Amino acid sequence: MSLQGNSSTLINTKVQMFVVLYYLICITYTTPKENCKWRTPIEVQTKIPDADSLEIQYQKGVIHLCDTGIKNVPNKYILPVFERPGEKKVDKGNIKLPVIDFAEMQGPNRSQVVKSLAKACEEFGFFQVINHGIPHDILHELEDVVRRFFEMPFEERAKFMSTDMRAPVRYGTSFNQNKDGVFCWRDFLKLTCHPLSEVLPSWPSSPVDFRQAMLLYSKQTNMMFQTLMNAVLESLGLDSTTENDDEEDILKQCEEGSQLMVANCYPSCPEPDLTLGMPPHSDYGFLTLLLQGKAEGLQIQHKGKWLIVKPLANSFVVNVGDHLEIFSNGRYKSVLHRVLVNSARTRISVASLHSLSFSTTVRPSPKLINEENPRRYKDTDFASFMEYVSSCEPKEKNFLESRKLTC
Ligand SMILES: O=C(O)CCC(=O)C(=O)O
Ligand SMILES: [Fe+2]
Repeated sequence: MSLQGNSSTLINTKVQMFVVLYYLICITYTTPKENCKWRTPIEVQTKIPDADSLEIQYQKGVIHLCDTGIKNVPNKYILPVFERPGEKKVDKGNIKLPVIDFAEMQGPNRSQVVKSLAKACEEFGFFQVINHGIPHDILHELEDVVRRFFEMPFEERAKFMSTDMRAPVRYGTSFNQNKDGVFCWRDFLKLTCHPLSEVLPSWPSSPVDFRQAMLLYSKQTNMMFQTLMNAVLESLGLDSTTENDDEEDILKQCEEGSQLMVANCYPSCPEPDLTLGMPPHSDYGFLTLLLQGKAEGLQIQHKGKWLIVKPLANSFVVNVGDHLEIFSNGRYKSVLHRVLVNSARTRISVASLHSLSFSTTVRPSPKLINEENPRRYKDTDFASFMEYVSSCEPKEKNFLESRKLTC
């Protein structure tokens, strides 16, 4: 950089001064041994970072960032004031989600449970599932192996980094790191689960028990999804016992459908009020099954307020996705949710997103359309969804909004 007095040099000098100032603040406040409460730092910065090297660092993810010994949230992660969590007092409460007893749903009280399911999907778009029957060992092993995956050195995790949104295995950071202006405080690993025999060899083989644990878990959640979908169809008044009708088809399409597992890691954050683990979004599929462990962080938007979903032991949080909103012609709504981070500990969650296959069109069920309730959504498919998320910064329910018909 030259020191001649034109305006770009002046800007460059200002940038330099800012970087030096930033660096001085970092070294003043950073004691390498006590930065990220989860792990000890592997790398301490020794030279002044310029804007490009900072950008490269952010692309490596937030676990890596914590490992460098930061004590403050860098600007890249600081949300505009009105988007920060906890700005409004009303956003500080908890929500008691409807509880669906999975075992009871398959017993003599099924019709009662199916009614509660309908109410939950209409009024909340979310519910908690208890008595799901997935063995405790499988869940415990899954949580453990996912934690060990995120604890591996950056180079191991980085093998799965890809800018291709369609890659069957993808490690990344933020929401969409290619597009996000402000980054969120999350690293993730996404695993496509279909067709299993084809994708399995590309799943991480380290830690050694990773694949097996993920495989068992994906099979269990897929079975749970099929059973829940059956009940959801019944709750919409679509009886799946009639042969060869649309509902048979949709159940079959679900069986052959897509499943995406997303393991999320939200490291403890020095200034949790300035950023989010995930921005407000809805999920694209029919249903998402979420294992959120013991650490709270998930908030859903309900009646205009952001409310915390308190973790319930041995349960799953399940939510309606955009495709179910479309299929139900708007009777069930995919609800906005976001994730808060905290300064006390790292939070890990695993979401399993289920829908039809990538090539199948999702459209409102013809049986849910009539004169009083005209068709509200255009046909949609994964290709258009992927195109949408690859080409813009996904915000709130923008994709679904783009599928709405103006009737
Ligand atoms: O981590 C959570 O609690 C929510 C994760 C989530 O919303 C997602 O993966 O889509
Ligand atoms: Fe989500």
